[in-house]
Amino acid sequence: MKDHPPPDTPQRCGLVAIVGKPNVGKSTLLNALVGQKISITSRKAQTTRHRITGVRTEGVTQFVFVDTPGFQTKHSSALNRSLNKTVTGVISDVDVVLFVVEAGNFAVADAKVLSLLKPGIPALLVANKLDQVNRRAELAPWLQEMQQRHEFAELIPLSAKAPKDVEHLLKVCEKYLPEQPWWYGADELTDRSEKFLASEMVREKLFRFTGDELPYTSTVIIDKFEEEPSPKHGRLVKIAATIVVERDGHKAMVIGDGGERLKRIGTEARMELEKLMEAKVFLQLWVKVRSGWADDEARVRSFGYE
Ligand SMILES: Nc1nc2c(ncn2[C@@H]2O[C@H](COP(=O)(O)OP(=O)(O)OP(=O)(O)O)[C@@H](O)[C@H]2O)c(=O)[nH]1
Repeated sequence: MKDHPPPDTPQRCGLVAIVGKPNVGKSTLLNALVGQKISITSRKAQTTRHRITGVRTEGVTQFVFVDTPGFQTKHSSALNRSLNKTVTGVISDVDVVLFVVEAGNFAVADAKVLSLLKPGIPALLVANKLDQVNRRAELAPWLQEMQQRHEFAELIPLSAKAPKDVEHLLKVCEKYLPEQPWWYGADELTDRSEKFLASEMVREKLFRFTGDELPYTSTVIIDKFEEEPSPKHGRLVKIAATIVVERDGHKAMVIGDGGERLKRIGTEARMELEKLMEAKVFLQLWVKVRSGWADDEARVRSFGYE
């Protein structure tokens, strides 16, 4: 265990919400802040549907990060209503909000998320993807404009992919967390189960290997998650999961020619899970068609969305 605080220094602990429209880099930032891959990143919008917490303990301070789904404005199915409820719930109950945008950009979708911020909770503007900004000089007036839109406690242009920037952000966040005892052990990274991480990992590979054609309503359900002691491997975890898609055509897309694509999804997910869980993993995948599930409130709930 590292970073034990000196015995007479009071501990700090608090909740940090990360909000922003889809694809601005929230998951990338969370992973960098926590220092390990917890949430799932992907080029496809809307991959993060669950409220995920990541925990980072540094010195006397424990940061508990809450990731939120990309704020959906286009559709209003039961799934999207559930997503939006999660976002609103998350940000009214935290110590500090990181409002993430792409540096130099501010669109209607950003404004909608911004309008959800509650007065009284400090919000830091995180202007991400700074590495993609060619004209740095134009950033200062843009930052001023942003300050007019909302009274941000701090303006922080950065790249979630630059470790130094992320450490700086962590330092800034620290001030906003109250003095109180930690909620988690010093080495804990997330309160999400390995079962949950397994479904997220399969989902990440699913979207990575199907490209943009597969609707984001496709999901992954873990049917079996069993751990066995194994003399040979130490730890052995057997996982069976079902990928649920909306149409027969999507099923064919996921399976691929001669089952090639499904095999690849399974292999890549298994390899990452083995690293993450430090175990030997057997992963079995099935694909099922359930049309219209995103419109069915009861089903959305039964799949584990809040
Ligand atoms: N160049 C650059 N790309 C970044 C940076 N941060 C994130 N990205 C990329 O932006 C894309 C979206 O990142 P995510 O972290 O998945 O975004 P998100 O906001 O969590 O997306 P949703 O889950 O859809 O809400 C990915 O391709 C990332 O690699 C950055 O600082 N610089």
